Amino acid sequence: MVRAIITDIEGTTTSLSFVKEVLFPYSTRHLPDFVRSQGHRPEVRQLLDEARKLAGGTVDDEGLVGVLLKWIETDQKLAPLKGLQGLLWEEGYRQGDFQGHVYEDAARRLREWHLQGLRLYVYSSGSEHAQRLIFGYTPFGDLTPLFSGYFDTRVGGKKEAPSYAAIVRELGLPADEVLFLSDVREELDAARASGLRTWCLMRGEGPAVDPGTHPVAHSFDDVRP
Ligand SMILES: CSCCC(=O)C(=O)COP(=O)(O)O
Ligand SMILES: [Mg+2]
Repeated sequence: MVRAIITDIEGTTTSLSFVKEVLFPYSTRHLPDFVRSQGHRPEVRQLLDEARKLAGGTVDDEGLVGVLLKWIETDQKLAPLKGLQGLLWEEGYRQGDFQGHVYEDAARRLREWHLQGLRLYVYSSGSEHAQRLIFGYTPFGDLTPLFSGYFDTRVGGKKEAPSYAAIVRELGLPADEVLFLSDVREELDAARASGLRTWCLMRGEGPAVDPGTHPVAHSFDDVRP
C-alpha cells in the first residue's frame, strides 16, 4: 500500500519548456546584476563561495559569473547554481513576471491524493527554495500546503540509489510504501534499486524516453498509487 508519493518537477509536474524557456533565460538575464547587487547577503555569498570551490577556487566574482552562465547554458545540476537560481527567481515570481507552470492534471491529482491522506513530497534538482516557489505561485493557487517536505540534491544526486534510501529513512516509511514519479529512466531505476515503487511520466514533450519496465503514465490521471 502506498502511503507517500515523491514527485520530480521538470517533465513530471511541470513542462520542460517552462524550465528551459522561462526560468533558465530569466536566470541568465538577471544573474550578473544579482551577483553584483546581492553578493553581500550572507546566503548569496555562501552559495558563491561554494560555486567558486567547484570552479577551481581562483576566479573573482566577475569570472565566476561567466562560469555560472556556462553552467546554466549546459544545464548543470549543481547545488550552488540551483541555490542562486532559486533566490533570483523569487523576484520574478513576486513581481508577477511569470507563474510556476504545473500541469492541470498534476495540480488536481495532488489535491485529491492529499485529501485521501497520502503524504506528498518533492525531489528535484531545483533547490528546495525554488521548489516552494514553483508550487507557491501557480495559476491554481498556492499548492505548497499539499506537501509534507521537499528534497533537493543536497540529499544526493537523483540518479543515485542511496539518495532515495536517505529520503525514505527521513520519511520513516518502508521503501515499498513510497512511490516516486519522474520522467527520467535513470532516476526511476535508482529509486527502484532502493525499493521504491515507480511510475514514468511520458508527457510527449522533448525526446521520447525509454521507460524500461517502469509503468508509464501520460498524465497524473494514469497514475494508480
Ligand atoms: C525547482 S524548479 C527549477 C527546475 C530546475 O532548476 C531543475 O533543474 C529541474 O530539475 P528536475 O530534477 O525537477 O527535473
Ligand atoms: Mg524531471
